[in-house]
Amino acid sequence: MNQEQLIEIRRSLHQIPELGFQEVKTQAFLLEEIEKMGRENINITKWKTGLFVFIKGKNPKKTIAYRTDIDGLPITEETGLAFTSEHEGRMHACGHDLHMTIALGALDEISATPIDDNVLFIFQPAEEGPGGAEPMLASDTFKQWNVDQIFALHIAPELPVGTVSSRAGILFANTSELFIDFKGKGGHAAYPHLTKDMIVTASSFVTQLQQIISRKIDPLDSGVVTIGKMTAGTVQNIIAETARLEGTIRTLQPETMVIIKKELENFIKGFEIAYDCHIEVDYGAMYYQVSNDNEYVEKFAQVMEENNITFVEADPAMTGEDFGYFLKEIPGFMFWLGVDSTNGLHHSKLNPKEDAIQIGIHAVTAMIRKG
Ligand SMILES: CC(=O)N[C@@H](CCC[C@H](N)C(=O)O)C(=O)O
Repeated sequence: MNQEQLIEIRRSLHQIPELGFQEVKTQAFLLEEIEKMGRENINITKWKTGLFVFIKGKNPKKTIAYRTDIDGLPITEETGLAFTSEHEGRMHACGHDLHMTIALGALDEISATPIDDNVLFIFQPAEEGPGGAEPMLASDTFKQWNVDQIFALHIAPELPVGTVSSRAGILFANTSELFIDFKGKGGHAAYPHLTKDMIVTASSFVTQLQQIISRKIDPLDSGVVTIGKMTAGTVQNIIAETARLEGTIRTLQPETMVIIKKELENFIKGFEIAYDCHIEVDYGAMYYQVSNDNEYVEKFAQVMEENNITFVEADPAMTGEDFGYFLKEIPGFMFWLGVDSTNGLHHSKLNPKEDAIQIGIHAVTAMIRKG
């Protein structure tokens, strides 16, 4: 595939972002592109809205897997680009359109000139939630290939094009979604003493919640609690009977996640008494940390040097990735790919440089060929 074709693919994918396990158009588009490659050695198996694409090696001794995620986010795009999202309120704001294009480009190259070993390309749904990696990994379809090693990439807006980055050990955090529902007693805005105001309760909860991080977690450890969405009330002169907070918890150690949740539940008990209300918590999807295998990262750094791609040592990040579930079972690693965007991940104006696509394909195919 040449640069022009790759850009066309990326832009087409950018226009059709779909949420986790709804990637119907995306799957159809990917199938069409793989079909166009016209290679007999490509074996496709659908898995929900994702795909497994297997290429048999010439003299296989092992199976190498490469994974891309395929879902978009519930964000309204504000890039003003000519190829802006056609799906209202949905955007590829985490770079999965680039991830998929790179996977297609690498698939095209590897299927054109297969290596000795088997290669499995994984097009995984629902990375942003509720999580496609764990059920994909557990599926009988996946198990049949006995994958020996696995890797994946993620775009890095803050890194220049031509640079990749990774580290041995923890790259991404443990995550847990967080949904908290408050139920009190609504009423007339003029009679607060006759009500249990859930806007006041939830607001107070949001600000005090941060004390779990500042006062309950060892300052030398790391944790994040973010509330990204708050909904409550019906109209300006009615006291809200219910409120809902939606957020996420991030930790570098799995044990810290347990502490935060225990403290959160203590907080909830206290708030129920202090504000005379009922509070329910639901942790939604949880992702296991992305922990890279030392040897693969070392090999990757070396392969990048041989291919004139700049490798820089990464710091751990509090982002989450359900790719961590694959790495829990199979040795491998994840790396950042520089795409040089002023606006970062999950921003409505994220605009990765498309030149990074070729670098990504080069890095992935070089690593696959190295074995
Ligand atoms: C790379 C990236 O941005 N990943 C997401 C993963 C989301 C996990 C889950 N929905 C949560 O919010 O906990 C991230 O937000 O880090």
